[in-house]
Amino acid sequence: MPDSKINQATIMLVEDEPTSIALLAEILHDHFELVVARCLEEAMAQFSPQVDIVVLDLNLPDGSGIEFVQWLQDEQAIEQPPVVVVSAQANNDSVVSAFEHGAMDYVVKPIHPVILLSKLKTMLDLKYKTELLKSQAIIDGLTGIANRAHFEQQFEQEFRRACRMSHPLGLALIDLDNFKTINDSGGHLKGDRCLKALADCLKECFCRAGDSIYRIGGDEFAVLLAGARLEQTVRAASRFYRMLGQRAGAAPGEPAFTVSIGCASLVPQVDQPRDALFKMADEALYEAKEVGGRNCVRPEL
Ligand SMILES: Nc1nc2c(ncn2[C@@H]2O[C@H](COP(=O)(O)OP(=O)(O)OP(=O)(O)O)[C@@H](O)[C@H]2O)c(=O)[nH]1
Repeated sequence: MPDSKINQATIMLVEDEPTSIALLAEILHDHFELVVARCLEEAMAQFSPQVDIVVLDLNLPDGSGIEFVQWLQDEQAIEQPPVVVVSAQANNDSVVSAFEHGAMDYVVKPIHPVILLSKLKTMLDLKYKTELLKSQAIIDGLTGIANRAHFEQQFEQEFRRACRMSHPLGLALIDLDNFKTINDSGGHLKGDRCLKALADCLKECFCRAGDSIYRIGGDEFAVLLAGARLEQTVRAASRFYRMLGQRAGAAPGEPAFTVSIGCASLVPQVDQPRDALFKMADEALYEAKEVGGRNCVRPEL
């Protein structure tokens, strides 16, 4: 991994003791972007997905650093950054507990600057390589949007988040109409162009922070809309449907096609089967295909 990427990394230092902050800042600030939090509350407030690694003291004024590791696991789930504990406590219980709770490394004070820096750089290198592999595993090669495996991961994460917050979660399932005929009459390349055009339109239409788009099957796409009630989900899907209608086939060489869309939304309950929302959207899609005569959005508002 190039040094330039590693040198642009952001390290969050969670430490309350002024001498330790000064020492660690001196070691780290020449090499990384540094964010300093002096207690658990500050760490939770300042944390963002830009943080690449957390360097964490265990004894904080408002609790144990372990609580922050647990919070990261609950809140950030899959995207949790590596945590390096830096502590004066070298007893077995502290070390074992830190690793059991998800810390990646444990450095005992007094700190050896070269060892700490080398550990952080190695960890960043591993993190970036893992991210690259992960992104290759979750992206659909043809359209460049997330694939079904990623949809399943994200669905679970959004479902749990919506449960905790008692927020609605919207889902729109989008299926190309008569795609088999398009393939059979125009060939697979034409079919592929339709899929890419559909994905490009999805990217443009669903760019709000809580929206995410996926290709979940051959000619089937899904949009997750965090926080959207049914009405908002149907409205967003209808906006996309109109946008696609204006685009598909409009430019020379652009294949013409239509889609059917099934929408659903619910406020998830902890004990609810995970596929409840998917089933509802799938039933609405079935209705759009079979009852609505394709080329429509269901349910109607
Ligand atoms: N070109 C292309 N075709 C694909 C791809 N993946 C799946 N398909 C084709 O997509 C077609 C899906 O056909 P069906 O499931 O019958 O759907 P449909 O013809 O759209 O019928 P309705 O959904 O009822 O409108 C099949 O012919 C698959 O071979 C792909 O990556 N590229």
